[in-house]
Amino acid sequence: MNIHSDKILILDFGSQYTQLIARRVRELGVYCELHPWDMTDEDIRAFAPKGVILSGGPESVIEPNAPAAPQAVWDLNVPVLGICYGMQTMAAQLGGKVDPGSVKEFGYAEIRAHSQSRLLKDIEDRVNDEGHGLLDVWMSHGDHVSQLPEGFKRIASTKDVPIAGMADESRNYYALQFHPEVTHTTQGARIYSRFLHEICGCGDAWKPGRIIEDAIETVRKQVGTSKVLLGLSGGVDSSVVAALLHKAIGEQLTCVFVDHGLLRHQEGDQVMKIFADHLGVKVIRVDAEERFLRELAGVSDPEAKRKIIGRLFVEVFEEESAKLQGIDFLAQGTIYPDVIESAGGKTKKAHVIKSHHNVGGLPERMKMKLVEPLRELFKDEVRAIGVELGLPREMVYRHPFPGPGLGVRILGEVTKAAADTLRLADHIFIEELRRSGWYDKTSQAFAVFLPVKSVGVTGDGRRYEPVIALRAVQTIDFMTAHWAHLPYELLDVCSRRIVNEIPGVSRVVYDISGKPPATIEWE
Ligand SMILES: Nc1ncnc2c1ncn2[C@@H]1O[C@H](COP(=O)(O)OP(=O)(O)OP(=O)(O)O)[C@@H](O)[C@H]1O
Ligand SMILES: O=c1[nH]c(=O)c2[nH+]cn([C@@H]3O[C@H](COP(=O)(O)O)[C@@H](O)[C@H]3O)c2[nH]1
Ligand SMILES: NC(=O)CC[C@H](N)C(=O)O
Ligand SMILES: [Mg+2]
Repeated sequence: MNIHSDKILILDFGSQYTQLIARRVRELGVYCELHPWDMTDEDIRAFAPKGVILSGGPESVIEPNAPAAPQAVWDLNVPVLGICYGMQTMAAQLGGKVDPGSVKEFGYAEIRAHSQSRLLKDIEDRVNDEGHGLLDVWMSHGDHVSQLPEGFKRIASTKDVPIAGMADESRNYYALQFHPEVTHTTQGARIYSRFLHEICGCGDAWKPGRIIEDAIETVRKQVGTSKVLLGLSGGVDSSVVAALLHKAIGEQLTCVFVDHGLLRHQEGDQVMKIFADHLGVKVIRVDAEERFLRELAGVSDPEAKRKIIGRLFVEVFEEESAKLQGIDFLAQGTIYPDVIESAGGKTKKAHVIKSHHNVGGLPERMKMKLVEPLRELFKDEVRAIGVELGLPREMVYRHPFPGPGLGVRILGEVTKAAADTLRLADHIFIEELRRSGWYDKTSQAFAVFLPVKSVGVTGDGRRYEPVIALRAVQTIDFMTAHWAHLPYELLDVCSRRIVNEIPGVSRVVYDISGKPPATIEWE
Protein backbone atom coordinates (compact mmCIF):
# COMPACT_ATOMS: atom_id res chain seq x y z
CA MET A 1 0.00 0.00 0.00
CA ASN A 2 1.20 3.47 -0.90
CA ILE A 3 2.07 5.68 2.08
CA HIS A 4 -0.04 8.47 0.57
CA SER A 5 -3.10 6.40 -0.26
CA ASP A 6 -4.82 6.99 3.09
CA LYS A 7 -4.73 10.70 3.66
CA ILE A 8 -6.46 13.12 5.92
CA LEU A 9 -7.26 16.74 5.13
CA ILE A 10 -6.96 19.23 8.00
CA LEU A 11 -8.67 22.52 7.34
CA ASP A 12 -7.06 25.27 9.36
CA PHE A 13 -9.34 27.85 10.98
CA GLY A 14 -6.36 29.51 12.67
CA SER A 15 -5.98 27.58 15.93
CA GLN A 16 -2.68 27.69 17.81
CA TYR A 17 -2.88 23.91 17.78
CA THR A 18 -3.43 23.15 14.09
CA GLN A 19 0.15 22.00 13.50
CA LEU A 20 -0.18 19.86 16.58
CA ILE A 21 -3.21 18.10 15.06
CA ALA A 22 -1.13 17.33 11.98
CA ARG A 23 1.70 15.96 14.09
CA ARG A 24 -0.65 13.74 16.10
CA VAL A 25 -2.16 12.35 12.90
CA ARG A 26 1.30 11.68 11.44
CA GLU A 27 2.47 10.05 14.68
CA LEU A 28 -0.42 7.63 14.30
CA GLY A 29 0.95 6.59 10.93
CA VAL A 30 -1.42 8.54 8.70
CA TYR A 31 -0.37 11.07 6.08
CA CYS A 32 -2.16 14.40 6.32
CA GLU A 33 -1.98 17.85 4.85
CA LEU A 34 -2.91 21.12 6.38
CA HIS A 35 -4.71 23.68 4.21
CA PRO A 36 -6.45 27.00 4.84
CA TRP A 37 -10.16 26.71 5.66
CA ASP A 38 -11.13 28.37 2.37
CA MET A 39 -9.53 25.69 0.16
CA THR A 40 -11.60 25.43 -3.00
CA ASP A 41 -14.16 22.65 -3.50
CA GLU A 42 -12.23 21.57 -6.56
CA ASP A 43 -8.94 21.24 -4.65
CA ILE A 44 -10.66 19.34 -1.86
CA ARG A 45 -12.13 16.84 -4.31
CA ALA A 46 -8.78 16.49 -6.06
CA PHE A 47 -7.04 15.81 -2.74
CA ALA A 48 -9.49 12.95 -2.12
CA PRO A 49 -9.07 12.55 1.65
CA LYS A 50 -10.32 9.56 3.60
CA GLY A 51 -11.44 11.94 6.32
CA VAL A 52 -11.49 15.65 7.15
CA ILE A 53 -10.56 17.40 10.40
CA LEU A 54 -11.79 20.94 11.01
CA SER A 55 -9.43 22.75 13.39
CA GLY A 56 -10.18 25.24 16.13
CA GLY A 57 -9.85 28.96 15.52
CA PRO A 58 -10.02 32.42 17.11
CA GLU A 59 -13.17 33.61 15.32
CA SER A 60 -16.76 33.25 16.46
CA VAL A 61 -19.31 31.56 14.20
CA ILE A 62 -21.88 34.01 15.55
CA GLU A 63 -20.17 36.93 13.79
CA PRO A 64 -21.26 37.77 10.24
CA ASN A 65 -18.99 36.26 7.53
CA ALA A 66 -17.35 33.87 9.97
CA PRO A 67 -15.16 31.24 8.29
CA ALA A 68 -17.05 28.08 7.39
CA ALA A 69 -16.12 24.69 5.96
CA PRO A 70 -16.42 24.53 2.15
CA GLN A 71 -19.44 22.68 0.76
CA ALA A 72 -17.22 19.92 -0.69
CA VAL A 73 -16.45 18.74 2.85
CA TRP A 74 -20.09 17.75 3.33
CA ASP A 75 -20.44 16.30 -0.16
CA LEU A 76 -17.41 13.99 -0.06
CA ASN A 77 -19.13 11.27 1.90
CA VAL A 78 -16.15 10.77 4.23
CA PRO A 79 -15.93 11.09 8.04
CA VAL A 80 -15.51 14.61 9.43
CA LEU A 81 -14.15 15.54 12.86
CA GLY A 82 -14.68 19.08 14.13
CA ILE A 83 -12.48 20.39 16.94
CA CYS A 84 -13.59 23.44 18.96
CA TYR A 85 -14.33 26.09 16.31
CA GLY A 86 -14.56 23.16 13.91
CA MET A 87 -17.38 21.74 16.05
CA GLN A 88 -19.10 25.10 16.23
CA THR A 89 -19.03 25.67 12.49
CA MET A 90 -20.23 22.09 11.92
CA ALA A 91 -23.19 22.79 14.19
CA ALA A 92 -23.96 26.15 12.60
CA GLN A 93 -23.62 24.88 9.03
CA LEU A 94 -25.74 21.77 9.53
CA GLY A 95 -28.68 23.49 11.20
CA GLY A 96 -27.80 23.58 14.91
CA LYS A 97 -27.21 26.66 17.05
CA VAL A 98 -24.14 28.25 18.70
CA ASP A 99 -24.32 30.76 21.55
CA PRO A 100 -21.75 32.85 23.37
CA GLY A 101 -21.37 31.03 26.67
CA SER A 102 -21.78 32.78 30.00
CA VAL A 103 -18.99 30.53 31.28
CA LYS A 104 -15.80 30.38 29.26
CA GLU A 105 -13.68 27.29 29.68
CA PHE A 106 -9.92 27.73 29.42
CA GLY A 107 -7.63 24.93 30.50
CA TYR A 108 -8.48 21.77 32.40
CA ALA A 109 -11.98 20.36 32.29
CA GLU A 110 -13.56 17.04 33.16
CA ILE A 111 -15.65 15.57 30.39
CA ARG A 112 -18.40 13.09 30.90
CA ALA A 113 -18.74 10.79 27.92
CA HIS A 114 -22.25 9.77 26.98
CA SER A 115 -23.19 6.30 26.00
CA GLN A 116 -22.90 4.61 22.63
CA SER A 117 -20.56 6.95 20.86
CA ARG A 118 -18.31 5.23 18.39
CA LEU A 119 -15.68 7.94 18.83
CA LEU A 120 -15.37 7.80 22.63
CA LYS A 121 -16.58 4.30 23.50
CA ASP A 122 -14.38 2.74 26.23
CA ILE A 123 -11.96 5.66 26.11
CA GLU A 124 -11.87 7.10 29.62
CA ASP A 125 -9.60 8.13 32.47
CA ARG A 126 -12.15 7.10 35.13
CA VAL A 127 -15.69 5.85 35.42
CA ASN A 128 -18.30 7.61 37.62
CA ASP A 129 -20.89 5.94 39.89
CA GLU A 130 -23.39 5.68 37.05
CA GLY A 131 -20.87 3.94 34.83
CA HIS A 132 -20.15 6.90 32.56
CA GLY A 133 -16.59 7.43 31.36
CA LEU A 134 -14.84 10.57 32.62
CA LEU A 135 -11.97 12.19 30.72
CA ASP A 136 -9.44 14.86 31.63
CA VAL A 137 -9.30 17.29 28.74
CA TRP A 138 -8.00 20.70 27.68
CA MET A 139 -10.52 23.38 26.71
CA SER A 140 -10.10 26.80 25.16
CA HIS A 141 -13.38 28.36 24.13
CA GLY A 142 -16.06 30.97 24.84
CA ASP A 143 -18.85 29.96 22.46
CA HIS A 144 -20.65 26.64 22.67
CA VAL A 145 -23.15 24.58 20.74
CA SER A 146 -26.57 25.19 22.31
CA GLN A 147 -28.73 23.16 19.95
CA LEU A 148 -27.80 20.00 18.08
CA PRO A 149 -28.25 19.89 14.31
CA GLU A 150 -30.79 17.43 12.94
CA GLY A 151 -29.59 13.83 13.15
CA PHE A 152 -26.95 14.52 15.84
CA LYS A 153 -26.76 13.19 19.38
CA ARG A 154 -24.77 14.48 22.29
CA ILE A 155 -21.67 12.42 23.10
CA ALA A 156 -19.97 14.52 25.81
CA SER A 157 -20.69 17.23 28.38
CA THR A 158 -18.95 19.19 31.13
CA LYS A 159 -20.51 20.70 34.22
CA ASP A 160 -20.75 24.08 32.45
CA VAL A 161 -21.32 23.02 28.87
CA PRO A 162 -24.09 20.51 28.17
CA ILE A 163 -22.96 19.82 24.60
CA ALA A 164 -19.19 19.31 24.64
CA GLY A 165 -19.27 16.67 21.91
CA MET A 166 -21.74 15.54 19.28
CA ALA A 167 -22.05 12.97 16.54
CA ASP A 168 -24.19 11.93 13.64
CA GLU A 169 -22.99 8.38 13.22
CA SER A 170 -25.06 7.69 10.13
CA ARG A 171 -23.02 10.29 8.27
CA ASN A 172 -19.82 9.76 10.31
CA TYR A 173 -19.73 13.35 11.53
CA TYR A 174 -18.09 13.84 14.93
CA ALA A 175 -17.22 16.94 16.89
CA LEU A 176 -15.48 17.77 20.16
CA GLN A 177 -15.41 21.07 22.01
CA PHE A 178 -12.08 20.15 23.66
CA HIS A 179 -8.64 19.68 22.11
CA PRO A 180 -7.55 16.04 21.88
CA GLU A 181 -4.28 17.10 20.18
CA VAL A 182 -2.72 18.65 23.30
CA THR A 183 -0.90 16.39 25.73
CA HIS A 184 -3.04 17.66 28.63
CA THR A 185 -5.90 15.67 27.10
CA THR A 186 -4.56 12.36 28.33
CA GLN A 187 -6.66 10.14 26.06
CA GLY A 188 -6.11 12.40 23.02
CA ALA A 189 -4.02 9.97 20.98
CA ARG A 190 -6.58 7.19 21.49
CA ILE A 191 -9.37 9.49 20.34
CA TYR A 192 -7.47 10.41 17.17
CA SER A 193 -6.58 6.78 16.60
CA ARG A 194 -10.24 5.82 16.89
CA PHE A 195 -11.19 8.46 14.34
CA LEU A 196 -8.37 7.72 11.90
CA HIS A 197 -8.03 3.98 12.04
CA GLU A 198 -11.52 2.82 12.89
CA ILE A 199 -13.87 5.50 11.64
CA CYS A 200 -11.94 6.63 8.55
CA GLY A 201 -10.41 3.19 8.00
CA CYS A 202 -6.87 4.51 7.49
CA GLY A 203 -3.89 2.19 7.85
CA ASP A 204 -0.65 3.19 9.55
CA ALA A 205 1.79 3.11 6.66
CA TRP A 206 3.27 6.55 7.37
CA LYS A 207 6.44 5.45 9.19
CA PRO A 208 10.09 6.49 8.87
CA GLY A 209 11.15 3.35 7.00
CA ARG A 210 8.33 3.62 4.51
CA ILE A 211 8.75 7.39 4.10
CA ILE A 212 12.39 6.80 3.19
CA GLU A 213 11.52 4.10 0.63
CA ASP A 214 8.91 6.36 -0.88
CA ALA A 215 11.22 9.39 -1.00
CA ILE A 216 13.97 7.34 -2.62
CA GLU A 217 11.64 6.11 -5.31
CA THR A 218 10.32 9.61 -5.98
CA VAL A 219 13.81 11.12 -6.18
CA ARG A 220 15.05 8.42 -8.54
CA LYS A 221 12.09 9.00 -10.85
CA GLN A 222 12.54 12.76 -10.76
CA VAL A 223 16.29 12.85 -11.23
CA GLY A 224 16.92 9.96 -13.60
CA THR A 225 20.61 9.89 -14.44
CA SER A 226 21.20 13.63 -13.86
CA LYS A 227 23.55 15.13 -11.31
CA VAL A 228 22.38 16.86 -8.14
CA LEU A 229 24.07 19.54 -6.08
CA LEU A 230 23.32 20.02 -2.37
CA GLY A 231 24.47 22.77 -0.05
CA LEU A 232 25.44 20.82 3.05
CA SER A 233 25.66 22.78 6.30
CA GLY A 234 25.93 19.94 8.77
CA GLY A 235 22.61 21.16 10.20
CA VAL A 236 19.70 18.78 10.63
CA ASP A 237 17.79 19.37 7.40
CA SER A 238 20.57 19.41 4.84
CA SER A 239 22.31 16.49 6.56
CA VAL A 240 19.20 14.35 6.33
CA VAL A 241 18.76 15.35 2.67
CA ALA A 242 22.39 14.37 2.03
CA ALA A 243 21.98 10.95 3.63
CA LEU A 244 18.69 10.36 1.80
CA LEU A 245 19.99 11.42 -1.61
CA HIS A 246 23.17 9.45 -1.14
CA LYS A 247 21.06 6.38 -0.59
CA ALA A 248 18.81 7.21 -3.56
CA ILE A 249 21.29 8.30 -6.20
CA GLY A 250 24.77 7.63 -4.77
CA GLU A 251 27.47 9.04 -7.01
CA GLN A 252 25.09 11.42 -8.79
CA LEU A 253 25.07 13.56 -5.64
CA THR A 254 27.71 16.16 -4.88
CA CYS A 255 27.56 18.23 -1.73
CA VAL A 256 29.16 21.60 -1.30
CA PHE A 257 30.04 22.49 2.25
CA VAL A 258 31.06 26.10 2.65
CA ASP A 259 33.42 26.73 5.52
CA HIS A 260 32.98 30.47 5.90
CA GLY A 261 35.06 30.64 9.05
CA LEU A 262 31.91 31.38 11.04
CA LEU A 263 31.17 27.80 12.00
CA ARG A 264 31.18 26.31 15.49
CA HIS A 265 34.15 24.67 17.17
CA GLN A 266 35.60 21.94 14.91
CA GLU A 267 32.37 21.85 12.95
CA GLY A 268 34.00 21.72 9.54
CA ASP A 269 36.11 18.70 10.44
CA GLN A 270 33.12 16.95 12.00
CA VAL A 271 30.96 17.43 8.92
CA MET A 272 33.71 16.06 6.69
CA LYS A 273 34.35 13.15 9.01
CA ILE A 274 30.74 12.05 9.15
CA PHE A 275 29.79 12.58 5.52
CA ALA A 276 32.94 12.07 3.50
CA ASP A 277 34.71 9.48 5.68
CA HIS A 278 31.89 7.48 7.26
CA LEU A 279 29.01 7.77 4.83
CA GLY A 280 31.09 7.96 1.67
CA VAL A 281 29.22 11.01 0.40
CA LYS A 282 31.01 13.19 -2.16
CA VAL A 283 31.58 16.46 -0.32
CA ILE A 284 33.51 19.42 -1.62
CA ARG A 285 34.70 21.53 1.27
CA VAL A 286 35.18 25.08 0.15
CA ASP A 287 37.51 26.93 2.43
CA ALA A 288 36.13 30.42 2.10
CA GLU A 289 37.07 31.85 5.47
CA GLU A 290 39.41 34.46 4.14
CA ARG A 291 36.96 35.58 1.46
CA PHE A 292 34.04 35.92 3.88
CA LEU A 293 36.13 37.76 6.48
CA ARG A 294 37.63 40.06 3.86
CA GLU A 295 34.23 41.08 2.53
CA LEU A 296 32.84 41.49 6.04
CA ALA A 297 35.73 43.65 7.24
CA GLY A 298 34.59 47.04 8.45
CA VAL A 299 30.87 46.19 8.12
CA SER A 300 28.89 46.40 11.34
CA ASP A 301 25.27 46.81 10.27
CA PRO A 302 23.42 43.51 10.85
CA GLU A 303 21.39 43.62 7.63
CA ALA A 304 24.43 44.61 5.56
CA LYS A 305 26.32 41.66 7.07
CA ARG A 306 23.49 39.24 6.29
CA LYS A 307 23.26 40.47 2.70
CA ILE A 308 27.01 40.03 2.17
CA ILE A 309 26.96 36.52 3.60
CA GLY A 310 23.92 35.60 1.48
CA ARG A 311 25.57 36.92 -1.68
CA LEU A 312 28.83 35.10 -0.98
CA PHE A 313 26.97 31.82 -0.43
CA VAL A 314 25.36 32.20 -3.86
CA GLU A 315 28.69 33.09 -5.48
CA VAL A 316 30.45 30.10 -3.99
CA PHE A 317 27.67 27.74 -5.07
CA GLU A 318 27.69 29.16 -8.59
CA GLU A 319 31.44 28.78 -8.87
CA GLU A 320 31.38 25.22 -7.61
CA SER A 321 28.52 24.17 -9.84
CA ALA A 322 30.23 25.75 -12.87
CA LYS A 323 33.33 23.70 -12.08
CA LEU A 324 31.32 20.50 -11.82
CA GLN A 325 29.33 20.90 -15.06
CA GLY A 326 26.20 19.03 -15.99
CA ILE A 327 24.37 19.69 -12.75
CA ASP A 328 20.64 19.76 -13.48
CA PHE A 329 19.21 19.70 -9.98
CA LEU A 330 19.67 21.65 -6.80
CA ALA A 331 18.61 19.87 -3.61
CA GLN A 332 17.23 21.81 -0.65
CA GLY A 333 16.28 20.98 2.91
CA THR A 334 12.86 22.64 2.72
CA ILE A 335 10.55 21.14 5.37
CA TYR A 336 6.76 21.28 5.82
CA PRO A 337 6.63 24.27 8.21
CA ASP A 338 8.61 26.28 5.60
CA VAL A 339 5.95 25.37 3.02
CA ILE A 340 3.05 26.23 5.34
CA GLU A 341 4.62 29.49 6.42
CA SER A 342 5.42 30.69 2.93
CA ALA A 343 1.87 29.86 1.79
CA GLY A 344 0.47 31.89 4.68
CA GLY A 345 3.05 34.54 3.90
CA LYS A 346 1.60 35.50 0.54
CA THR A 347 -1.26 37.45 2.04
CA LYS A 348 0.57 38.67 5.12
CA LYS A 349 2.06 42.11 5.12
CA ALA A 350 4.85 41.32 7.53
CA HIS A 351 7.70 43.65 8.42
CA VAL A 352 11.16 42.44 7.53
CA ILE A 353 12.69 41.85 10.95
CA LYS A 354 15.76 40.21 9.52
CA SER A 355 16.58 38.80 6.12
CA HIS A 356 17.33 35.14 6.65
CA HIS A 357 20.12 34.02 4.36
CA ASN A 358 18.53 32.16 1.56
CA VAL A 359 19.92 29.65 -0.83
CA GLY A 360 16.44 29.63 -2.34
CA GLY A 361 17.41 32.60 -4.50
CA LEU A 362 19.79 30.34 -6.33
CA PRO A 363 17.88 27.94 -8.58
CA GLU A 364 16.24 30.36 -10.98
CA ARG A 365 19.48 32.10 -11.76
CA MET A 366 21.30 28.80 -12.08
CA LYS A 367 18.49 27.23 -14.11
CA MET A 368 18.49 24.15 -11.95
CA LYS A 369 15.40 22.24 -10.99
CA LEU A 370 14.67 21.72 -7.31
CA VAL A 371 14.79 18.47 -5.41
CA GLU A 372 13.08 18.81 -2.03
CA PRO A 373 12.54 15.38 -0.50
CA LEU A 374 11.61 16.73 2.97
CA ARG A 375 8.88 19.12 1.80
CA GLU A 376 6.12 17.10 3.41
CA LEU A 377 7.80 16.48 6.74
CA PHE A 378 7.81 18.09 10.16
CA LYS A 379 11.12 18.50 11.97
CA ASP A 380 10.47 15.56 14.29
CA GLU A 381 9.80 13.35 11.27
CA VAL A 382 12.96 14.62 9.59
CA ARG A 383 14.87 13.65 12.73
CA ALA A 384 13.32 10.18 12.86
CA ILE A 385 14.33 9.62 9.25
CA GLY A 386 17.85 10.85 9.95
CA VAL A 387 18.25 8.28 12.71
CA GLU A 388 16.82 5.57 10.47
CA LEU A 389 19.32 6.53 7.76
CA GLY A 390 22.15 6.00 10.19
CA LEU A 391 23.14 9.58 10.98
CA PRO A 392 24.59 9.99 14.47
CA ARG A 393 22.01 11.01 17.08
CA GLU A 394 24.08 14.05 18.14
CA MET A 395 23.84 15.37 14.62
CA VAL A 396 20.16 14.67 14.16
CA TYR A 397 19.11 16.10 17.51
CA ARG A 398 21.39 19.10 17.48
CA HIS A 399 20.04 22.61 17.79
CA PRO A 400 19.51 24.52 14.56
CA PHE A 401 22.37 26.76 13.48
CA PRO A 402 21.72 29.73 11.19
CA GLY A 403 23.40 29.83 7.79
CA PRO A 404 25.27 33.09 8.54
CA GLY A 405 26.61 31.34 11.61
CA LEU A 406 28.75 33.28 14.04
CA GLY A 407 28.47 36.23 11.65
CA VAL A 408 25.20 37.20 13.36
CA ARG A 409 26.46 36.28 16.82
CA ILE A 410 29.44 38.61 16.75
CA LEU A 411 27.76 41.96 17.20
CA GLY A 412 29.11 44.65 14.97
CA GLU A 413 32.22 44.02 12.92
CA VAL A 414 33.20 40.39 12.37
CA THR A 415 36.88 39.61 12.93
CA LYS A 416 38.82 36.39 13.07
CA ALA A 417 39.87 37.07 16.66
CA ALA A 418 36.26 37.57 17.73
CA ALA A 419 35.19 34.40 15.88
CA ASP A 420 37.93 32.37 17.59
CA THR A 421 36.98 33.68 21.04
CA LEU A 422 33.29 33.10 20.44
CA ARG A 423 33.85 29.57 19.14
CA LEU A 424 35.61 28.62 22.36
CA ALA A 425 32.99 30.22 24.60
CA ASP A 426 30.18 28.58 22.65
CA HIS A 427 31.92 25.23 22.87
CA ILE A 428 32.24 25.46 26.65
CA PHE A 429 28.58 26.44 27.01
CA ILE A 430 27.37 23.57 24.81
CA GLU A 431 29.67 21.10 26.52
CA GLU A 432 28.28 22.05 29.94
CA LEU A 433 24.70 21.93 28.67
CA ARG A 434 25.27 18.41 27.41
CA ARG A 435 27.03 17.35 30.58
CA SER A 436 24.16 18.59 32.75
CA GLY A 437 21.42 17.12 30.56
CA TRP A 438 20.12 20.58 29.63
CA TYR A 439 21.02 20.42 25.93
CA ASP A 440 17.98 18.28 25.15
CA LYS A 441 15.76 20.41 27.38
CA THR A 442 16.52 23.53 25.35
CA SER A 443 15.64 24.18 21.71
CA GLN A 444 18.59 26.40 20.89
CA ALA A 445 21.53 27.61 22.93
CA PHE A 446 24.61 29.57 22.02
CA ALA A 447 27.07 32.25 23.00
CA VAL A 448 27.15 35.79 21.63
CA PHE A 449 30.21 38.06 21.35
CA LEU A 450 29.60 41.59 22.62
CA PRO A 451 32.26 44.02 21.49
CA VAL A 452 32.01 46.15 24.62
CA LYS A 453 35.01 46.00 26.90
CA SER A 454 34.67 45.74 30.61
CA VAL A 455 37.17 45.56 33.42
CA GLY A 456 37.89 42.35 35.24
CA VAL A 457 40.46 41.06 37.68
CA THR A 458 42.07 37.67 37.38
CA GLY A 459 44.75 36.66 39.82
CA ASP A 460 46.19 40.01 40.64
CA GLY A 461 45.99 41.21 37.08
CA ARG A 462 43.64 43.55 35.39
CA ARG A 463 41.62 42.47 32.35
CA TYR A 464 39.94 44.84 29.96
CA GLU A 465 38.19 42.61 27.48
CA PRO A 466 34.89 41.97 25.67
CA VAL A 467 31.78 40.37 27.17
CA ILE A 468 30.24 37.01 26.29
CA ALA A 469 26.46 36.64 26.53
CA LEU A 470 24.88 33.22 26.84
CA ARG A 471 21.44 32.54 25.39
CA ALA A 472 19.27 29.46 25.73
CA VAL A 473 15.64 29.27 24.62
CA GLN A 474 12.76 26.86 24.68
CA THR A 475 10.35 26.91 21.78
CA ILE A 476 8.30 24.66 19.55
CA ASP A 477 8.34 26.56 16.29
CA PHE A 478 11.00 29.28 16.81
CA MET A 479 8.34 31.93 16.11
CA THR A 480 7.97 32.62 19.83
CA ALA A 481 10.32 31.49 22.57
CA HIS A 482 10.90 31.55 26.32
CA TRP A 483 14.36 32.02 27.76
CA ALA A 484 15.42 28.83 29.46
CA HIS A 485 15.53 28.90 33.25
CA LEU A 486 18.92 27.22 33.51
CA PRO A 487 20.04 26.32 37.02
CA TYR A 488 22.32 28.91 38.66
CA GLU A 489 24.90 26.18 39.32
CA LEU A 490 25.13 25.46 35.60
CA LEU A 491 25.43 29.14 34.70
CA ASP A 492 28.08 29.45 37.36
CA VAL A 493 30.21 26.65 35.90
CA CYS A 494 29.88 28.09 32.40
CA SER A 495 30.79 31.58 33.51
CA ARG A 496 33.85 30.44 35.46
CA ARG A 497 35.10 28.16 32.73
CA ILE A 498 34.69 30.79 30.01
CA VAL A 499 36.58 33.50 31.90
CA ASN A 500 39.26 31.11 33.12
CA GLU A 501 39.87 29.29 29.88
CA ILE A 502 39.62 32.16 27.43
CA PRO A 503 41.98 35.08 27.99
CA GLY A 504 40.00 37.44 25.75
CA VAL A 505 36.86 37.54 27.91
CA SER A 506 36.31 39.58 31.06
CA ARG A 507 32.71 38.87 31.91
CA VAL A 508 29.78 36.55 31.15
CA VAL A 509 26.10 37.54 31.16
CA TYR A 510 22.90 35.55 30.60
CA ASP A 511 20.18 36.75 28.25
CA ILE A 512 16.74 36.74 29.90
CA SER A 513 14.68 38.05 27.00
CA GLY A 514 11.80 36.16 25.45
CA LYS A 515 10.72 36.31 21.81
CA PRO A 516 8.92 38.60 21.44
CA PRO A 517 10.05 41.22 22.35
CA ALA A 518 13.58 40.04 21.49
CA THR A 519 14.46 37.67 18.65
CA ILE A 520 16.41 34.46 19.21
CA GLU A 521 19.59 35.60 17.46
CA TRP A 522 21.00 38.97 18.53
CA GLU A 523 21.28 40.30 14.98
N1 LIG B 1 27.94 26.36 5.53
C1 LIG B 1 27.06 25.97 4.58
N2 LIG B 1 27.48 25.32 3.48
C2 LIG B 1 26.63 24.92 2.53
N3 LIG B 1 25.30 25.12 2.59
C3 LIG B 1 24.81 25.77 3.65
C4 LIG B 1 25.65 26.22 4.72
N4 LIG B 1 24.88 26.82 5.65
C5 LIG B 1 23.61 26.73 5.21
N5 LIG B 1 23.55 26.10 4.01
C6 LIG B 1 22.36 25.81 3.20
O1 LIG B 1 21.28 26.63 3.65
C7 LIG B 1 20.14 25.82 3.98
C8 LIG B 1 19.33 26.47 5.09
O2 LIG B 1 20.05 26.49 6.32
P1 LIG B 1 19.31 26.09 7.65
O3 LIG B 1 20.20 26.42 8.78
O4 LIG B 1 17.93 26.65 7.61
O5 LIG B 1 19.10 24.51 7.52
P2 LIG B 1 20.07 23.35 8.00
O6 LIG B 1 21.41 23.92 8.32
O7 LIG B 1 20.06 22.27 6.95
O8 LIG B 1 19.36 22.75 9.25
P3 LIG B 1 19.20 23.44 10.69
O9 LIG B 1 17.92 24.24 10.59
O10 LIG B 1 19.06 22.29 11.61
O11 LIG B 1 20.39 24.28 10.96
C9 LIG B 1 20.77 24.48 4.38
O12 LIG B 1 19.83 23.41 4.26
C10 LIG B 1 21.91 24.36 3.40
O13 LIG B 1 21.45 23.86 2.15
O1 LIG C 1 19.25 29.40 8.25
C1 LIG C 1 19.07 30.47 8.83
N1 LIG C 1 19.48 31.60 8.22
C2 LIG C 1 19.38 32.83 8.79
O2 LIG C 1 19.78 33.83 8.19
C3 LIG C 1 18.81 32.87 10.10
N2 LIG C 1 18.57 33.88 10.96
C4 LIG C 1 17.99 33.33 12.08
N3 LIG C 1 17.88 32.00 11.91
C5 LIG C 1 17.29 31.03 12.85
O3 LIG C 1 15.89 31.21 12.83
C6 LIG C 1 15.32 31.03 14.13
C7 LIG C 1 14.59 32.28 14.57
O4 LIG C 1 15.55 33.28 14.75
P1 LIG C 1 15.24 34.80 15.10
O5 LIG C 1 14.29 34.78 16.26
O6 LIG C 1 16.56 35.39 15.45
O7 LIG C 1 14.62 35.39 13.87
C8 LIG C 1 16.51 30.68 15.03
O8 LIG C 1 16.59 29.27 15.10
C9 LIG C 1 17.70 31.25 14.28
O9 LIG C 1 18.92 30.58 14.58
C10 LIG C 1 18.36 31.69 10.70
N4 LIG C 1 18.49 30.50 10.07
N1 LIG D 1 -10.29 27.34 20.33
C1 LIG D 1 -11.34 27.56 19.54
O1 LIG D 1 -11.48 26.99 18.48
C2 LIG D 1 -12.25 28.65 20.00
C3 LIG D 1 -13.47 28.76 19.16
C4 LIG D 1 -14.21 30.10 19.37
N2 LIG D 1 -13.36 31.17 18.97
C5 LIG D 1 -14.61 30.20 20.85
O2 LIG D 1 -14.08 31.04 21.57
O3 LIG D 1 -15.46 29.48 21.29
MG1 LIG E 1 21.66 25.42 9.71
